[in-house]
Amino acid sequence: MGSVTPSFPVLTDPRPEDHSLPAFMVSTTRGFLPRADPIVTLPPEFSALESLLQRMPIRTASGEPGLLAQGKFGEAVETELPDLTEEVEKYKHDLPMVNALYRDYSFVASAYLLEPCHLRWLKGEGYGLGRERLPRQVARPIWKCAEICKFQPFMEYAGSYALYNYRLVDPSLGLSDPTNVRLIRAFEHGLDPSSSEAGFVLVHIEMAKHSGLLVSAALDALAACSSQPPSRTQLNTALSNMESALKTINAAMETMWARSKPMEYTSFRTFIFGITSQPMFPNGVIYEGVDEFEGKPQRFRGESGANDSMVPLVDNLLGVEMPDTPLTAILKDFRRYRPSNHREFLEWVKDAAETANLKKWALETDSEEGYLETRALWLKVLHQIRDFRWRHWCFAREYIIKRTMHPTATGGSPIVTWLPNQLGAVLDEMERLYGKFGGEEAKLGAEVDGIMDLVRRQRDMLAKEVRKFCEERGVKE
Ligand code: HEM
Repeated sequence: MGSVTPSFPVLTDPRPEDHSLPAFMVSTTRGFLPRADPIVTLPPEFSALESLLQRMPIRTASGEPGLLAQGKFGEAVETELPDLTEEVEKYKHDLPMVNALYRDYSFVASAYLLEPCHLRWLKGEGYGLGRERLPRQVARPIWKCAEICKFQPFMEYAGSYALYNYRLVDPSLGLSDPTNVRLIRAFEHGLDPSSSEAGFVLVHIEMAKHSGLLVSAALDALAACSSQPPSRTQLNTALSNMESALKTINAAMETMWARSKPMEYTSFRTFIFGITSQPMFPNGVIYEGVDEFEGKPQRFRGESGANDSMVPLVDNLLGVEMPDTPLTAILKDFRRYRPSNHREFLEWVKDAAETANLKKWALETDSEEGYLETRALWLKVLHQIRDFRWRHWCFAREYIIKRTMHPTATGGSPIVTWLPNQLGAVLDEMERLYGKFGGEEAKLGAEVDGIMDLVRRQRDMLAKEVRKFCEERGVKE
């Protein structure tokens, strides 16, 4: 064991009124959600942007077809939208407001670049090519917002599409009732809360709502290990809390099947692709008028739950070993697309767990009372991460792989092999640890033995499925 220094400033009060702080800062209450509910209404200077966004979706709030349905969005952006970069600059001290502007410009940018792909996809012709140039009235303000908020100048999962894209029908009810939550922006039918697009996004938010519990449990586990003397009782309580938080999060994830239909996903998905590792953008995209890019084409990953921080938090805390493969390099690259405070927190957790030797002390000490319970709880927490990643693989299979041969996911990872890379790593880690503890002889209880039986069966199943999909698509495993 070692000591955990320096500590990370996790907020216990998210200070929702404080606009001098970034919208996203980790807290024990709201976890990875923004400190305050997202800003919905833009300042009046941005009325042209607001007007475009309201008319943009395939089905607008009134139910009428919008500009994307008519293939007229690009033209509207080119003719109606002034360059409001200087107006953005005026709000640089109001970080949540700039975050809202970032969200809104990122919707415009993605809709503009991918509109031609959507139109071709509707005709059954595949995606073809996207637009190669982002006009200056979009490129400059999105770049400015991203610079101020420290995002990439392209749609991100937390800062834009998912976690900064909800509003409450009755603010006094908060997020407690899922029927109280609506999207602010949408591409397709998402302004209708019963649509698959809304369901897809809202389930992410419903899960992240519980992430404060995970953050607290992780901090408690680190504190247990670094206290003098270290406290195994406290560690076991923290692991048990982490397990129950993950169960709640996984239960929310399971509602995806009902709230977002597998056969409807591939249509709104067109708009959330990125501009790297995608055949629609072989040459990247030129951001017109952004001097810092010197006219060179830019490439950014698309929004993806891979930028959510809940699973990486547990991976980092428990030191889950990932294989040294190009696929794991993609996992690492995804880190760039998180709010900077999330990124720094995740790195701190990893360093703190390593410095404090958390894994070694927790799992290799067999002289302290409660060590068997620690081992069982550790495996049960991993079991929840396995459960998340297995369900997630089932999502990828049912929502994507069975419906399209497109080779890459929205974030630019290879669709058939990437998710199994991490799922396989968790299954391997569980097998390795269980074997090290002595397998069934370790007396970790019938529940753990049952979990490990499932792990072995799932590993076989996963290997067979991946092999089959790779053969069908001519992909190298
Ligand atoms: C219909 C539902 C979903 C589908 C089809 C889906 C699809 C995908 C795909 C294809 C990837 C690969 C990365 C990339 O985009 O290039 C991915 C990654 C990921 N997604 Fe999702 N996703 C879904 C729901 C969710 C939800 C609700 C969450 C909750 C936060 C989530 C969290 C993640 C995470 C953490 C990763 C990285 C996986 C890992 O580390 O092993 N996804 N998703």
